[in-house]
Formats: sequence, structure tokens, C-alpha cells
Amino acid sequence: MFSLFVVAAYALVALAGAASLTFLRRRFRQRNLLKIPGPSNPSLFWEGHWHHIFNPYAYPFHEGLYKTYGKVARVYGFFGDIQLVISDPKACNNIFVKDQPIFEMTEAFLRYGSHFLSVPWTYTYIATNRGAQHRMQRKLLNPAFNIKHMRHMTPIFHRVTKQLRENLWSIVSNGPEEINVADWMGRLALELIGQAGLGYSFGIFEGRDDEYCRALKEWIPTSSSLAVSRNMFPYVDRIFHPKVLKFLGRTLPWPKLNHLIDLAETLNSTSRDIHEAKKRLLELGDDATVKQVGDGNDIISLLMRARLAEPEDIQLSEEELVAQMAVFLIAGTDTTSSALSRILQLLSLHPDVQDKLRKELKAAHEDNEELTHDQLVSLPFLEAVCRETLRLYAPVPGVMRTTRSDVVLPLSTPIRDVDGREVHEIFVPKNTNVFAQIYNLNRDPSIWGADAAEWKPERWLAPLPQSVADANIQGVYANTMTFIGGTRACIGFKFSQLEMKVVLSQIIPIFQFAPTEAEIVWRFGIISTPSVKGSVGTFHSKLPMIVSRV
Ligand code: HEM
Repeated sequence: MFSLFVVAAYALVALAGAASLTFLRRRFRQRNLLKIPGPSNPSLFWEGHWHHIFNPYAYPFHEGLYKTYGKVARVYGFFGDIQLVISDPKACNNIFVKDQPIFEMTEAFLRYGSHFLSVPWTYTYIATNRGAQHRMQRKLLNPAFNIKHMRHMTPIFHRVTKQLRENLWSIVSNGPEEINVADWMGRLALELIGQAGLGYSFGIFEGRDDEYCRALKEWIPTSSSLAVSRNMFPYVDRIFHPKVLKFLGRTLPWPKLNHLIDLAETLNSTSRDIHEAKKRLLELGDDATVKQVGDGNDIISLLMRARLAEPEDIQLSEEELVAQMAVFLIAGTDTTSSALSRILQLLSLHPDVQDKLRKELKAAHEDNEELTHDQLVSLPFLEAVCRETLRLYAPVPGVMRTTRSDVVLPLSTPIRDVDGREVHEIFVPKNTNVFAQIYNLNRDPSIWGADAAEWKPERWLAPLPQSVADANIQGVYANTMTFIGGTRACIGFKFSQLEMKVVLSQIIPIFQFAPTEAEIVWRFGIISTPSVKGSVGTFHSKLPMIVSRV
């Protein structure tokens, strides 16, 4: 008994020694970052600023960092780890474009994502693989998101949006009604990506209780509620074999984790079933293919046909294809519904802008009831409303990266270090986490002018200030980092543009949106979501609005 106690004590001392050594080595490596100004560590040996950065009410913290420290601030992560929060445009260009292979997704994100979304327990889908495998998948997936294919998708978007329109029309048949717009936009975005992305209908507007849909809806909140423990993944993942991890995840008395594993399995097994059904149709030939949901024009059908046309070694494996399905749903639903909800809220708060947009859309509808892709992209005010909303209120307010080697990060605007010295570039050692603040970068007054924080769609109807061109922001969309840039830029950004425009073109001409008395608070997260101030049920989006027929 005594000897067991001694062994345990030795083990504890050894563990504490190893942890201290790791801490000291890391502190030595990151010592120059201590010179970057930033807030002091609120909890030295545990979370650091993790909760300040990621809690649902973190917007004021991020705005405060920007106001107090400027475009670069030093913060603390777990166990005293030093991290940077950056909104400097030149630095962000380097993070996303020039030095993208150095600034990769964090291990926590990659490993967590691969365990809880991709059943084979490997990096099989686009958002969590890297290097050559990522480049190869991107190359194979890109054609499914090009303009030519978007044109084929426009009728699918119209068809789904009409179902929403019919539902709303009957709800407000007897006069104005209070409606949770975020909920409807969530359902719509899911059905849009279901039909146009997967050629699958969740039956959302027909009231079907779909297991896939339920799993997907629960995956995001369940996964978000495990956000802090996610940081442990790179460590436990190294110690245990994936099969052991999966077994532990199922059997440990940790209901949320158990549930997440069940959800991932449902998502994957249903994706597999959908894939098998599509495969059978493809084997039956073109006539059968066009009879499915989305007329065979959905992204997965296109990729499956490409598989048949390409030699075996340069195509996505069936497993990779199935893995993309859940990721398209996760990446394409809440982002789009967040953007649409935000646009509708802003239109409700600015009735003059809503009227102007309605006028433009009604005029366009005189030629055609269903606006084509080319008509939609040529409407200047619709474009201005989308751009301004996505600039000022990026649905993904920031992304985390980690350095895979030492690197020097140049700055557009020099900062002063804690000794008062001017700093034009920062040496960032290997394994440093960097949080790129898209939200602050997109509303930088030195780029967009003194009115940068105001929602002004008309700014896009006149030439932009020279400072915008000078900032040389290398994001893929409208001089912003809303969809980031470089090889990891959002693959679905044109898809989401088109979705939004189709939806607005169909609902704004016939419905009026007005605010209610409720105070709306937009929660910070991987994706920004609306809630009513003081409401419980943190993860469910709420955006009540008064909707009436025009
Ligand atoms: C307004 C809507 C959207 C916004 C604001 C948005 C934003 C973003 C951002 C910021 C990223 C980079 C994330 C990171 O690297 O950490 C990203 C990646 C991605 N997005 Fe989107 N997205 C939107 C809609 C969509 C849609 C509709 C789809 C699918 C149809 C989609 C699919 C993806 C995929 C697959 C990635 C990973 C790309 C890669 O790693 O190569 N997104 N998105």
C-alpha cells in the first residue's frame, strides 16, 4: 500500500516537472511576444482569455482590444500560452494568402473536426485536411462552385424559396404577424443546401420529421457546448488510438460527448445512404438522374459524374465524397441563414432602404417572375445591400490559425511595443495561435473612412475611397475578409451570394419586415447568431420581426 503511494507521488512529481518544463520552454520560445501590448492574464494556469475571446457575448471584448491596443494585441490561451489577435490587413494577407501553409488550422480544430464529423477518423473532408490533400480536394471541388454551375442552380434556389414564400404568405394572411425570422431563414438555408448541394430534401416545408435534419441541427449546439474541451483533443488524440478514443467517447459518463458521437454517426450513415441512392440512379442513366431532387444539378451529383469521367487516381474517393456532404451542410447552413437574418433585420431598421430595394426588385420582375442568375448579379442596389451587410457584419467574425514554423508577420500599420519601440513586423514562433479578427478588419476606419461602422449600402454605388485600394486586402470578396482569401477561402461564397439574392428577390417585393420591441443581441461564435436580450436557450437563434404583406 505504502509503495503504491510512493509510486503515485513520484508519478505526480514527474508529471508536474514535465508540465513545468513544457511551460518554461514555451515561454522562452514566445518571449518576444511578451513585448506586444495586450491585457494581463486573467487566469494564469488555465483558460487565459479563451472565454473572453469565444463566449457568446465576446463582441465588446474584441472591439475593446481593437480600441485599446489597435490592430495587434497579445492575449493568453490555455496554460499561459501566448496568442495574437490581429486585424492588420497586411498581416491578414500573409496569414491567409502568402504564408497560408505556415498559418494552418489549429490541431484542436483539425483533430476534433475529423473525429466528430468524419467517421473514418482521418482527415477526409475539405475543411479539415491540409497540404497536398487539401489542394487536390479543392481542385476537384472547384468546378461544382463555378459560375456555369451556379446558373444551373438558380432554378433550385427559386423552387425552394417559393415554398418559404407560400408558408409566410399563409401565416400573414389575416394581417401582420410576429415571426421568428432567424428560425425561418435557418430552415430555408438548410433546405437550399440540401437540395442544391446534396440533391436531398429535408422536407422542411412539408413538416417532415427528418433524422438527418435533427442530427444536423443538434450537431452545431452540441459541438459548441464542448468548445473548451476541444482544446484537449490534440493531447488525448496523441495518446490513444482512434478506436480507443471512440470507445471512451461512447462509454465515459459524459452525455454531451456520447451524444455528439451518435450525431456524427447519424450524419455519416445518412450521407452514405443518400450517396448510395444517387449512385443507383446514376447507374440507371441520365433520365433517372434528372428525376431526383434538384434535377441532378446538385453539387454531389456533379462530383459523382466527374468521378466517372476522370481516371481513378485523380478523383475524390467515395469516402471523401461522402465526407464532404456533412461539411457542406455544416458550413453552408448557419452562415447563410446568419447573413440573411442580418440583412432582413437591417432592412427592418432602415425602411427607406427596404423600399428602395423593393423598387429595384419589382422593376426587375416586370421582365421575368424568376430572376435569372445574370439578372440577379446585375442589380446594383441588391449587390450593395449584400456587400455592405457582409462587410459590416461578417457572419464568421474571426478564425484561428496556428503557425507550423517560425515566421515573420509584416504589419501595414506599425505598433509600439511595451518599451515604446516602433514595430513594423513581428517574429511569430512555431506553434503560436493567431486569431484573425475579420469583424474588426472589415470595419477599420483607416480603410473605410470615419463612417466605417455605419451600415450604408450606398457606399458601394460610388467609387470607394483610395484607402480601400491602398489596403490591398486579398480576400475573395469585395475588399473584405468575410470569406477570407487564399487557398482556404470559402469555396461556397458564390453559392451563398446567389442564394441570398434569390431569397431577397422573392420575398422583399411581397413582404414588409418591421422590428419588434425586443432588443436583439448578436452572439459571437464560429458563426454569429441573433438572440433576444435576456432569453434563455443560448444556442437557438431568435429574431422576432413583424411581417406583413406589402
Ligand atoms: C454568408 C455565407 C458564408 C460565409 C460568411 C462563409 C465564410 C467562410 C469562411 C470565413 C471560411 C474560412 C474558414 C476557415 O478557414 O477557418 C469558409 C470556409 C468554407 N466554406 Fe464558407 N461561408 C459561407 C457560405 C458557405 C456555403 C453556402 C458553403 C457550401 C455550399 C460553404 C462552404 C465552405 C467550405 C467547404 C469551407 C472550407 C474551405 C476549405 O477549407 O478549403 N460556405 N467559409
